[in-house]
Amino acid sequence: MPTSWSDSIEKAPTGGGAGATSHASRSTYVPPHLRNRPPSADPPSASVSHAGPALGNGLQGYVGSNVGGLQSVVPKQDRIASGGGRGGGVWNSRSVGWDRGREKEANPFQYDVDSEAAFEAQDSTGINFDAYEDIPVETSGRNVPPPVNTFAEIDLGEALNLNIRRCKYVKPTPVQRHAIPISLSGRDLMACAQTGSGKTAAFCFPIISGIMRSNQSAPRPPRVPRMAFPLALILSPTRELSIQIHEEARKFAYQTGVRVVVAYGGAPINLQLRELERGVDILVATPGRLVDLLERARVSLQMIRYLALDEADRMLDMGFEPQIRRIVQQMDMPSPGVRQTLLFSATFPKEIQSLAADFLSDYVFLAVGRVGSSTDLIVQRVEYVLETDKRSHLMDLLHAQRANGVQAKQALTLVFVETKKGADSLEHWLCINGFPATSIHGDRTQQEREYALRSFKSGKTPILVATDVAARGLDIPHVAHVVNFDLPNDIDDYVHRIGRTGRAGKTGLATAFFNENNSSLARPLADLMQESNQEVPAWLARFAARSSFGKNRRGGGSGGRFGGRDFRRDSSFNRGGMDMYGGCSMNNGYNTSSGYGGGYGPPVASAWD
Ligand SMILES: Nc1ncnc2c1ncn2[C@@H]1O[C@H](COP(=O)(O)OP(=O)(O)OP(=O)(O)O)[C@@H](O)[C@H]1O
Repeated sequence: MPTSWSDSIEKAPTGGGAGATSHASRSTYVPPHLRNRPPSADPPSASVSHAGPALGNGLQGYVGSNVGGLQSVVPKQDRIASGGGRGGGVWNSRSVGWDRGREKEANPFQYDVDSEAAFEAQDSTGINFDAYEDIPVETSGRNVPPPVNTFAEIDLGEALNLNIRRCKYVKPTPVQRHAIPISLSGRDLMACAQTGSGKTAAFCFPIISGIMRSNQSAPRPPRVPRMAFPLALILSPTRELSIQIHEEARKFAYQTGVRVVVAYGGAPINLQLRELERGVDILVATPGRLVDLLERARVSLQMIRYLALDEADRMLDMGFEPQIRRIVQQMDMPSPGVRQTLLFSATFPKEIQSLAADFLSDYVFLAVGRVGSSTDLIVQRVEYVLETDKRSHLMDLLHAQRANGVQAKQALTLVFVETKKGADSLEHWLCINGFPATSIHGDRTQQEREYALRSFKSGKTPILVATDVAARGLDIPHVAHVVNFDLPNDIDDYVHRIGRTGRAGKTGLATAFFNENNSSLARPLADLMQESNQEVPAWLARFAARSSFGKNRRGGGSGGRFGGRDFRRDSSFNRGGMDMYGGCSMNNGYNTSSGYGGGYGPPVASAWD
């Protein structure tokens, strides 16, 4: 198993700082398309230490260290002679990106087997992507490239195809079927698809494939010592999500010659600087840490060809927008049209779409399912629970769940609360009542956060109490139940929270505790449940009718989410009419009314009208 975060810090060489040993032996840079040689072509290195496990490709000698929870690989020999990369390197085709003579790439697939085994007995559903087959898809924009049905139809490159097979991805999910050809054609993209439907691969595959294909005619990075020049930047709102995207991207990029590095706050910057100095093609980062690296002149964005924003609506809302504008518009990043920009989320309120247009050029809008809807793989329940009764109600749920669990095991349960203090206190209360719980929120140190997540994932503490820091993007297999102990104020936050279960074609359960304090959410919640084919309790429908009297559903906390789809098709925006964008196409006949819009007072427009 990987060593711990603190272990890696302890073991890390001190004093030298980033790159202190790297100059003398920094290797030369080689374009990624030349890096992906068959293993047999790589001469074995005399200096390799064969400490690590034997890998499928015959490569050995890796030392896995867990930097901030990620299984970052620090090749043993690299501590003696640093493998270089793009940072200050010289263009030369003799070497490779993962300079195979010196620096070996660890097998990112090796830990999957262990973690899966622990849950095998509990997992009865398996991956069932057929569940997504009937999902309606809308695309709009000029000349939208057609979707594909299989990975074989897309020329992603042999090494990447092999990794897709290693990931056991048999066929692309709907968002992948559409988004990958669009991205491969070079178009900018704003993509909205349900939680757990495979958006990470949808933006990673084209980026990795594009970098693999790049040839020597591509512009060379300037020679600036100790400065990294990534070709792709993937930004995400939370540290844990960046770590996860990095882990995923490393699997997809294994043995492609494309090097992926992560940088996020709360973890020692020196270790991240050292990784960057070894060379970086794809940088996965949180905005704050990236700004720090840019200010220290350790990263330049001038070579960026791909910019991806995961959870793009969150990245462009009030909290992050200034930082994103700074990174994208005020540093040295190529402008829209020169770089390719990919925006992904499960929710895309109209006003955020409008903001996002500043970052895009002639983009395709893709919606898989209704914008901001949740998948009907998640069974949603809402229960009326007074504030004072919430704890005992939760206890009842957990007892029942334990009784029904396999071998009396507690199923993984994620409990969302509103405040950090509330998270600490509920965790404590659960523990003293015999329920192994941990918590994750912004007041915990990064080490504590990562430890909590690992402990939850492994089933050691099968209850995780969380604030919204865990609401978006986290792909934790086997989460059976999400409890909204405190409901959020915004329906989009609810969509992301419940999306931590019912992922990758599996089913899940989401229970919400509702009371008078949540009245403003009644209508959007009832609407969302109805459109996801969930049973709406009569009392909630009454709340919804009361709270929305005189308003249409767009007035809810979602900030216009239900106005969804491509905001360019809104008459107020689209002065030139539909032709400006070349029209739109809709699949699966989803423009039928399907009962949506009835039931809670004044008729409302479907997102697809
Ligand atoms: N084609 C595929 N076949 C099988 N599994 C897949 C495929 N694509 C993705 N997955 C798996 O589905 C799960 C969910 O994917 P991912 O985390 O990318 O979802 P997402 O759409 O980004 O969700 P969220 O909106 O919550 O961020 C992951 O475990 C991923 O490995």
